[in-house]
Amino acid sequence: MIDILKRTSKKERGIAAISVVFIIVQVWLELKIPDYMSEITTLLQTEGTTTQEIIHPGIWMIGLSLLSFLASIVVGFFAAKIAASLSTRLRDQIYSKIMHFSQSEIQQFSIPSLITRTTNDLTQIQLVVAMGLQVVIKGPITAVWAITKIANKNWQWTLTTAIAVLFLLIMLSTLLLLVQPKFTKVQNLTDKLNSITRENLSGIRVIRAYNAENIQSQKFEQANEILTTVNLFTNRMLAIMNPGMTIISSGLTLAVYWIGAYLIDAAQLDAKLVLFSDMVVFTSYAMQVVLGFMLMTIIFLILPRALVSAKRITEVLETNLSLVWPEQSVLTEKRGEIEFDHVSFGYDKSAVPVIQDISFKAKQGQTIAFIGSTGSGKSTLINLIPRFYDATSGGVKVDGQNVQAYAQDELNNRIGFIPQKPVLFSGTIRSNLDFGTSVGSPLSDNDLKQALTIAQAWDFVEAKSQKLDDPVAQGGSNFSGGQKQRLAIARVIARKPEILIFDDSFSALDYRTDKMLRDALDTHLRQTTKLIVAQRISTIMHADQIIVLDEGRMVGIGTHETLLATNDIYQEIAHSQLSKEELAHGK
Ligand SMILES: Nc1ncnc2c1ncn2[C@@H]1O[C@H](COP(=O)(O)OP(=O)(O)OP(=O)(O)O)[C@@H](O)[C@H]1O
Repeated sequence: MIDILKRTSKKERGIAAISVVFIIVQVWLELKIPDYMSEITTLLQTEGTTTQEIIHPGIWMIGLSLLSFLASIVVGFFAAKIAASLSTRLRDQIYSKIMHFSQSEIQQFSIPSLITRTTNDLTQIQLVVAMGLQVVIKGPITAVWAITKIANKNWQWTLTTAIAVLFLLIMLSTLLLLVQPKFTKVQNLTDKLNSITRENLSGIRVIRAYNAENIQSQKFEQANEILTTVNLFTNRMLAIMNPGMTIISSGLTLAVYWIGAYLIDAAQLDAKLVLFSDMVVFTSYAMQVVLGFMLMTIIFLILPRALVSAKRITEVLETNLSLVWPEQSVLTEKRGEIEFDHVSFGYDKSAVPVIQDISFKAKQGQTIAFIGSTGSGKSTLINLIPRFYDATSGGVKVDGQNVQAYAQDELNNRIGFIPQKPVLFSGTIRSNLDFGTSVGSPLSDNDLKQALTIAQAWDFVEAKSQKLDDPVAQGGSNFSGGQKQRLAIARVIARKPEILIFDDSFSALDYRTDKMLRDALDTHLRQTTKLIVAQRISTIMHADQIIVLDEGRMVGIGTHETLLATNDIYQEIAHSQLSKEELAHGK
């Protein structure tokens, strides 16, 4: 929590300091009121008192109450302002931190948890700052000040108040001990519920197709029930608090009056009136003491939850980024070269590496293909080029320079990466193609049309009523799988990178479109180096070099003909897909 409070600005701390002044004024006003009450009580008991004489302290009482009310409004306003501006800034900081996260950090936290941390956890912080300022500061000031007011009065009454405070503390600390551990649970359970909801929503079609609604609903209901049980427990416990406090404060008033009755009965006649007036005032102050302790303990009820949230937010903000990008690149000539020099990588550093000791070189304009069974490490290998992850050992070089020496935008401008699953954003075809910034941005209609033509996407874009300005729904849901892939390919081609990396990006294309696209790439992007991961032999058989991967190791490298003659694994894949004639003549 301290880490979070350290993130408050000077202005916010200034406003907090002014709020403290207003709180002190508020408490002073509240503690001043019983003095006038005492005056009125004495006046009422004094014979010959005129109404005019009583109205005077009465007006003071109303005036002080109004002023105290105004002061509390000002404090509430300031507290809300600090809480809102702090949480807005924290939200910005979390968002920009997450934007710098690499895949491994995102995987470490999980997306649902990152969303909960940016929303729900932040709301807890906002709440504790808004309430905390009022109760944390007002509580002790009220309690201590009210105690000084009653300290020298009657010892029996003071003892009664002390016993009431003791009961109050016992009740609140018992509740706290029971409730606090549950708060940590609530946040983790919220993460879990978000994760299940997200999984169910994104997989809804599969769930329906497999008639798995009941099983998935059960998972949701189970998580929901556990969360509800924990929430119910904490809320029930907290529900005891209010009546408990009322019993204690009413009990205290009753006890003070009861003791007072005996004391007044035993006192001399002239002392009776003073005692009675003292008793009325004492009750008011005793209530303030109880109120002070109550305020102090309220913070302990909202603090545990906020502490858990603060920890979860700080975890995100203080995560060391596994990928650090230099500000400036050491610029090298753009040659479209890629070199893997004894590269190994493992997602889990302690486990066996997922790819091991890979070395190869791709020269400008060459097409290098990767093939191998599923899970052999093809995607992992090419993910190291745009630095989605860093190699555990060995070096990945682009144009003779280690990828770690490039500034992020420079490396991104040299490399065009098309992921396995195309990602489109809501907007138009144009906004999806002229996306982000590249060397040539903003891209002209001609650039876009050329890219769409190479990607075999112009036909269906031209058929749209608004052509380039036709809308794209969220996630590109108004396009087919193959159309999405082609739009994603066009987007990369439009950036004119020197290296193109296709991670199984032709998988949703029919054989004919696949071939036309490859031909167009060969004709129009002769100088561009192409790295292609594919499952189909026909997609890669014309590559300059084909790299065969098996369990993360490079078990073959060469042309289609060489590998077909010499490499067992390649032969196996090839024969499982194409007939002898097709293999001999190419497709
Ligand atoms: N994010 C990840 N965290 C941990 N392990 C991973 C991760 N991604 C992949 N792996 C593991 O790394 C290995 C290689 O996976 P990779 O996706 O690179 O294979 P692939 O050859 O591209 O497979 P496919 O052809 O099915 O896409 C697999 O054993 C997989 O379980």
